[in-house]
Amino acid sequence: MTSEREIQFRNVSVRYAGAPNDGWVVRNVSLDLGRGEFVSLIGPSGCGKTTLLKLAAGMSTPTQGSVTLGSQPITAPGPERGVVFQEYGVFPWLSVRGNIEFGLTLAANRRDAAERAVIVDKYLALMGLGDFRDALPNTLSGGMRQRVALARAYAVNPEFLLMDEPFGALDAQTRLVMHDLLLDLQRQEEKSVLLITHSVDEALYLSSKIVLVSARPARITEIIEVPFAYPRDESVRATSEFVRLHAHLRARVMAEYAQQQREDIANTLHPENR
Ligand SMILES: Nc1ncnc2c1ncn2[C@@H]1O[C@H](COP(=O)(O)OP(=O)(O)OP(=O)(O)O)[C@@H](O)[C@H]1O
Repeated sequence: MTSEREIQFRNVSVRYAGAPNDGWVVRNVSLDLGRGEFVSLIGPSGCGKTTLLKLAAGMSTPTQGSVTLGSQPITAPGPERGVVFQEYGVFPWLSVRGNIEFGLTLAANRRDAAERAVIVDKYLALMGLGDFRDALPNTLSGGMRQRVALARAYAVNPEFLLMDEPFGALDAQTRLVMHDLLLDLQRQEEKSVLLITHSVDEALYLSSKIVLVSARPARITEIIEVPFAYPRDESVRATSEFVRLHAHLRARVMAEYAQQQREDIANTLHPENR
């Protein structure tokens, strides 16, 4: 296992029986997630972003093309790829501590009790959850639950972090705080990150690269190298380059969202043309 591995999508297409567009939800996507990159995918609801993330996670395989990790096809989940979803990211029956150490009790990343305690304490501190170590998730706020989900993903020290709208259910202010927390974590333990988001601000603030995804079937319409150096803080949002890129991205994204909405309405009114 080298530390320079990339996840590579090459000419990837995915077809699901019964899905619109004759079943094609992803069309000919080629994309690299390189070491230390922070790549955001942004595109309309239902366009196929989660499908792409699941391919990288090994939860499904492409109909055409290849998804590889260090030139090996990805065919199953693996400990080097941590996944964080918007919901269901934590086990409700386990305490905060139990959730964070969960992955460390599984065969792929097993650590003994003393090692687990050190790792859990480290992430309880980093995430500001020390006072809640014995709490059950349903007694926590949404932001705290997502911090637990992030801690659980980081605890097993994956090379890659695959996140599907991890902050989508949070209020706007909590979301901003989570952005800075994630940037802090990245500064301390850099991962290669694939993030799905609907937020232009979130993509611009966090990413090194933004991939614009079209209305279904998902195709890449533009890749933007984000020009802001890390570490970043709030002040970047006030720069003229941030404002310019935000307006550009917003216009592109809105056009694709409108297109997807037109197609979804047309498919509903005329299912025979799907
Ligand atoms: N297992 C499946 N079988 C059939 N169709 C599916 C399956 N999974 C997803 N789809 C369809 O594929 C399309 C893309 O779904 P996907 O979840 O990848 O979109 P998304 O861009 O992540 O959406 P959102 O932003 O709303 O989360 C949708 O039309 C969805 O209904």
